[in-house]
Amino acid sequence: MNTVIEVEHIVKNYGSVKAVDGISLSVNKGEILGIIGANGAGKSTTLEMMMGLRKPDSGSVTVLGLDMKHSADEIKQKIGIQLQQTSLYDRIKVKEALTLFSSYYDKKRDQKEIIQTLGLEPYLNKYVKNLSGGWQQRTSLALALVNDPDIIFLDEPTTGLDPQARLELWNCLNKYRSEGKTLILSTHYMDEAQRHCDRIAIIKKGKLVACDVPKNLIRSLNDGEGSMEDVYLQFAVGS
Ligand SMILES: Nc1ncnc2c1ncn2[C@@H]1O[C@H](COP(=O)(O)OP(=O)(O)OP(=O)(O)O)[C@@H](O)[C@H]1O
Repeated sequence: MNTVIEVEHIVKNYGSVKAVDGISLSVNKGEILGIIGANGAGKSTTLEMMMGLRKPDSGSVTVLGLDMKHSADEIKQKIGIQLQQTSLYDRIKVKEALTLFSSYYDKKRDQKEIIQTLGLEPYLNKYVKNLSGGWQQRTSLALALVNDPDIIFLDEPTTGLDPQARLELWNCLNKYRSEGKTLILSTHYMDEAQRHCDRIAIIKKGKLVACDVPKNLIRSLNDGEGSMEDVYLQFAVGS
């Protein structure tokens, strides 16, 4: 199995807050890796260090064989990033945002294809800030795809979406996964983690407490059966 990301003992402190406390983890090509954990557990900070948006205080991140410390610019050309709600592109229209983001990259995916796959045609001339949450999320997914990335990072991509919008977004994510792309995402929805993620990493107070396929996580519960919610309650909650 091809490893596309290798994270070794990364640490990030914000003053006296230990946001990430020595996480090591590897990500395989073509998998969907879900990251779960309580509010403030360190999911976003971990993702941000994997994307090269934050520098670890110590430890290393290797993406597609490149060391983040020395090759961040090269890595950024090969990854796609969908952040939690951002106001960065609120004041521009969907089409303008696509053109702007695309201009940042050497490699470009066919914009018409992205627009068609995500059903964005009717919204191209609308301001991003005026779209519903579901369409804003699709727009930000489209922006994460403009450079046809090998790896797509998504920070809580389905938060706040209604069940149908969540399902539709997952259909899109699964389509890109079936192209061989690797997806790494954080989520608070245990049902979708169980259903769609190949492996799930559980972070508690800045540490990785488990990382495995959902079936094995469920098997490892005290009574050997249950759901991802039970896994969450056993691994991610408490002191
Ligand atoms: N820029 C920052 N400055 C100071 N503290 C921060 C900063 N970003 C995050 N933190 C703190 O670091 C810890 C981890 O935060 P992080 O956002 O990584 O958690 P999370 O698991 O993504 O949480 P959530 O599920 O609420 O998004 C928290 O205690 C948070 O308050």
